Amino acid sequence: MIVTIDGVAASGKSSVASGVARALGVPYVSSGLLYRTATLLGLEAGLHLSDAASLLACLEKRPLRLEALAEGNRVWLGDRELTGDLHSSRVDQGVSVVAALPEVRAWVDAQLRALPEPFVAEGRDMGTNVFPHADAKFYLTASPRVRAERRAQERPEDVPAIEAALVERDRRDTVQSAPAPDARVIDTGPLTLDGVVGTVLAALPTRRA
Ligand SMILES: Nc1ncnc2c1ncn2[C@@H]1O[C@H](COP(=O)(O)OP(=O)(O)O)[C@@H](O)[C@H]1O
Ligand SMILES: Nc1ccn([C@@H]2O[C@H](COP(=O)(O)OP(=O)(O)O)[C@@H](O)[C@H]2O)c(=O)n1
Repeated sequence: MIVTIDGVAASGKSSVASGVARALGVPYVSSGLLYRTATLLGLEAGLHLSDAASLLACLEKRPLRLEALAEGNRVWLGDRELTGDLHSSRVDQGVSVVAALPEVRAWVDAQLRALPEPFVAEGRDMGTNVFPHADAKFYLTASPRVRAERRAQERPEDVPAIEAALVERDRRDTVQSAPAPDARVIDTGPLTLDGVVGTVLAALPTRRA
């Protein structure tokens, strides 16, 4: 079974995917973390973030591993854990440039498609491009202000600066961010996190505890 949870930036995808995955007793996988990993390694190597050939060469020679735990995904480069470095404002700003490169998208998609079922996958194009045959698809939204207020709990910047950056990233991500026609759209704004998780679980075709 594959459940996809897509949506705009900071709409709650990873928190909801984690809650759903824990309830189902399956892993979840964050595709955004792979785009963030490509961005971080490109920045650390001093590469131009639109230089697909150099980025790919850099990614393919490194011992990268995504640990798709239900309680939170972790990324490793050999023995070095990258997870804590993947949500900086620097990575936030560069990631949409990297995610626009078809070569990088193919690198991410190949890793996701190699995962053994069952799992929950979250990102932008899980239900449209990567897993169009998924058993259940969801698309999360919330207003830019609500999302910025949530993210302000996790970033040093203030709410207006975060909101402006989120709106700009949504704009750059428009191409790959359309909801699948068969996705259920959930506005997470008026709901608690548990409320969103419960809505997703209640909508699944077959519940697995
Ligand atoms: N109703 C809600 N639904 C989803 N997330 C929420 C909700 N209320 C607060 N949050 C919080 O919003 C923050 C952003 O969620 P996150 O899962 O990181 O989003 P995304 O993966 O879409 O960027 C998290 O701290 C999460 O706990
Ligand atoms: N399936 C995906 C997932 C992420 N991405 C890109 O990766 C970036 C980071 O994704 P994320 O899910 O970690 O970001 P947040 O929504 O958590 O802020 C997005 O802004 C997109 O540019 C994508 O293009 N396709």
